[in-house]
Amino acid sequence: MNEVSQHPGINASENATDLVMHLVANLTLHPEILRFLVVYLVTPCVLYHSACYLWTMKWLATKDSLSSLPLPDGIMGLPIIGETLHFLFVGERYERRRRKQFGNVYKTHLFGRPTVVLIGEENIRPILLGEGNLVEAVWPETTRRILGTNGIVNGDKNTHTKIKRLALRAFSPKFINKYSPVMISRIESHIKEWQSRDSISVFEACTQMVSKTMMTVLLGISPDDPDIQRYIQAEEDIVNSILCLPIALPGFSFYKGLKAQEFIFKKVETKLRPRLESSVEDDLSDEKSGAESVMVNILKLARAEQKTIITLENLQNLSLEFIFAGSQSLRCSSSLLMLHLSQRPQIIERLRQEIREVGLWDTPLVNLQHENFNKLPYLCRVVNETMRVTPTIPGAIRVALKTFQVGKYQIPKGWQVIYSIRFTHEEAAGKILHKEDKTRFEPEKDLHDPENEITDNNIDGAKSKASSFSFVPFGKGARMCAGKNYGLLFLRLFLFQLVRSVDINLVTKANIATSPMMRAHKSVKIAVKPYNE
Ligand code: HEM
Repeated sequence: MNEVSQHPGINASENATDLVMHLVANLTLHPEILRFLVVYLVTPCVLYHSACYLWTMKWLATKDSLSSLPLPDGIMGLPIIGETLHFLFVGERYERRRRKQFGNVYKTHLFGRPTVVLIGEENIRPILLGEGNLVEAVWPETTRRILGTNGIVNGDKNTHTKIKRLALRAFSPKFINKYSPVMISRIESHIKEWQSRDSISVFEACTQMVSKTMMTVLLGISPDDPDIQRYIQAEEDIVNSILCLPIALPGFSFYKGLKAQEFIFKKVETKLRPRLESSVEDDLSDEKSGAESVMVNILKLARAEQKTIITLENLQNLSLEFIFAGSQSLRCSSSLLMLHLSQRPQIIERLRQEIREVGLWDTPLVNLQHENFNKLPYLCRVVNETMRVTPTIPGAIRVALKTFQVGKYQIPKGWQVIYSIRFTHEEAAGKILHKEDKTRFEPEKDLHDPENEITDNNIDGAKSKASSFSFVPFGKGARMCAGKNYGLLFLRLFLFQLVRSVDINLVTKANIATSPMMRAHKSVKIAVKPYNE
């Protein structure tokens, strides 16, 4: 089919012209009524559809003429804003509709750029393996201003490689057990506190648990710090300011984000400047190496490599990225884990049975290491299943560095590419995943993928090349989640302690918010009561 004739804007403007002709030819209306109709109805209609037509033509003209392949089917939406408002406000339903209309590769216009959305293992593979060659991660200007350009997310290629490598090492299996005592004590104290209430608002409760843990593990800030709620609010403000209008005036999200950034940067500086200014010898001779915050470990790892120079700005940017990318993802995933389990007592029973069978039931949480989870495959699968059915981050954005082919289509240089995690999981499962249908949560399935284990990950994504792309809650390749090991360990420890100590029951509807991230809706409440064997 010809691309121009497919566009509804074009069809609609032809229809509008037909309508005018028809009215003029067949109706004898009072001239005043006719004038009214032409001025207030027909003219705006024709102008609107002409604008949509020109907008579509503008983007069709950016097709790479050196490639014989067509652009994907799709709708470019309204002039200037494209389909951004649909994407932000209609969210998942909008994406589902477009997928039904146009399939697993379709074009649209989002966040100021012509965009191709990709779904399915085969279509997303070239994107995840093509970082720096076919595509690069580019974030909106607001994100660059808030997170800075000297860390993993917005740094140039060299900065990304340098800082990401250090971050991956600081979360490697060798280091990760050093953070678990803090995770464990936060998890235990929160689960204990939840039992004293009739019910908890699950997302709010998980926010407190995850954020307080994160502040201590990442930055060494005590959960009893009088400013702790300010940190949590700062996290919220940063997350809300990432994709917003760049208006730096009081009351606007972007302004709040800048203030939150200032607050966190100052704290990081207070914590890390003495370390940066201490001599390398002092630092490396520190016996407590590894028992410290992630940021201090990253600084030490850089110094140990001698030729790697890391600045305060790198560390400040990285802290914010961990807060933005890590804290929010983990709050959402923890809330979804609780939500799924609160409706499935039989899964809780099976988890208990597994823990008893391997002799870990009476093991104090404090003695638990990440290696213990090798003996608990069902528990690990429940965590995986939560991320498969309800992936917290529904997709990620890239920009094409050159024109390339996906399926039978071309993706022109400069176009934005979104790979969908949510719909890739759904495609692999062959069904709608997160509806409140109890049969959809199937931890019995083995999603075993070595990359979704607590392992060393290298920055070039070499391992990814051989692995599957049908289960990608953490992404894959060079841009794979830097905190994957932290995320997995936290969720496993949380689940372990939850089923050992309490019964959980849903007391409201099981609503799931899907945009911009998937999480238990703020209205969801769960009753947490002591488990009596
Ligand atoms: C269950 C929890 C988590 C999930 C589901 C998750 C998922 C993801 C996904 C899908 C990406 C984007 C990959 C892409 O662009 O292709 C990502 C990136 C990232 N995540 Fe996570 N994440 C989680 C936890 C964490 C934690 C705890 C941290 C840090 C402590 C973290 C730090 C990061 C960073 C820094 C990036 C950017 C990586 C890059 O651009 O190279 N994440 N994560």
